[in-house]
Amino acid sequence: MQDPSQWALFLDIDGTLIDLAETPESIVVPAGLPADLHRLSARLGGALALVTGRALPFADELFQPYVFPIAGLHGSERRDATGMTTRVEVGAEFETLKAALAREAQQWPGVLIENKGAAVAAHYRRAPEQREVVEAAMERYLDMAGEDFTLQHGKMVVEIRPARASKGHALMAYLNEAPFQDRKPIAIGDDVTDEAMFRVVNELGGHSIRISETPAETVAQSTLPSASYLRSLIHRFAAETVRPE
Ligand SMILES: O=P(O)(O)OC[C@H]1O[C@H](O[C@H]2O[C@H](CO)[C@@H](O)[C@H](O)[C@H]2O)[C@H](O)[C@@H](O)[C@@H]1O
Ligand SMILES: [Mg+2]
Repeated sequence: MQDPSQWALFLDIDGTLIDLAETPESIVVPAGLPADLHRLSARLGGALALVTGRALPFADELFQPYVFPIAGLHGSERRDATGMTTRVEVGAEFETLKAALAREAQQWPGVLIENKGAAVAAHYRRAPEQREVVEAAMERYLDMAGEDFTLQHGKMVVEIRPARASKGHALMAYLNEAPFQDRKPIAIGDDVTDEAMFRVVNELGGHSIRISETPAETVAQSTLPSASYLRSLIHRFAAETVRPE
């Protein structure tokens, strides 16, 4: 990487840093990844953030003992580089809605409901035949949730999340703060939700990269074939020693 002090790096988690798995809980964090990210972050002067659909506490656990700036729930919650967290608050009615969804989902064999606090996901990876049922139901629950929420499609998943946020907004917020400001952004992701980051990055003259084995509909400027390929690049860049001026 030429002159790391010019760049800020924004990384998605599932499907980008970590291989996809059957269920949200069964992902495996490769042994060296947290330390590689820590070293890479140091090379970038701390200008490395994770931008994910996961809830922030879950994402944090994956990379222990290191603590990174993280935007969770597709940008609905965000911890900055000083450790301060901001989040979109949702009302008590959303708890009632999630409970009703979880009850109804018991009738959909193989479908998993992931309760993420201010967002909820319905996963049909283990039951692809349930896709239409799940999508129709999530539209119905979205109507009940109201206009503060939106539907987020992903890989074998449909989510209801706060509408007032996106990964693009989260990335912009980081770029207005130290140590990200005055740097060119690089965003790497693998999914529909990451396109919001790519658009912002493209407008700012940065670099957008989509992880995709096959050609994907994307605004990203380039692609990488797999999460494991990206991890090998991260390992290499993390290990490079900083050349003296
Ligand atoms: O923005 P990301 O960090 O990529 O998170 C997106 C969603 O990832 C998770 O679901 C996806 O990964 C699971 C584990 O590999 C997989 O089983 C599922 O089919 C995928 O959709 C996570 O569970 C969601 O909460 C995230 O929004
Ligand atoms: Mg992803």
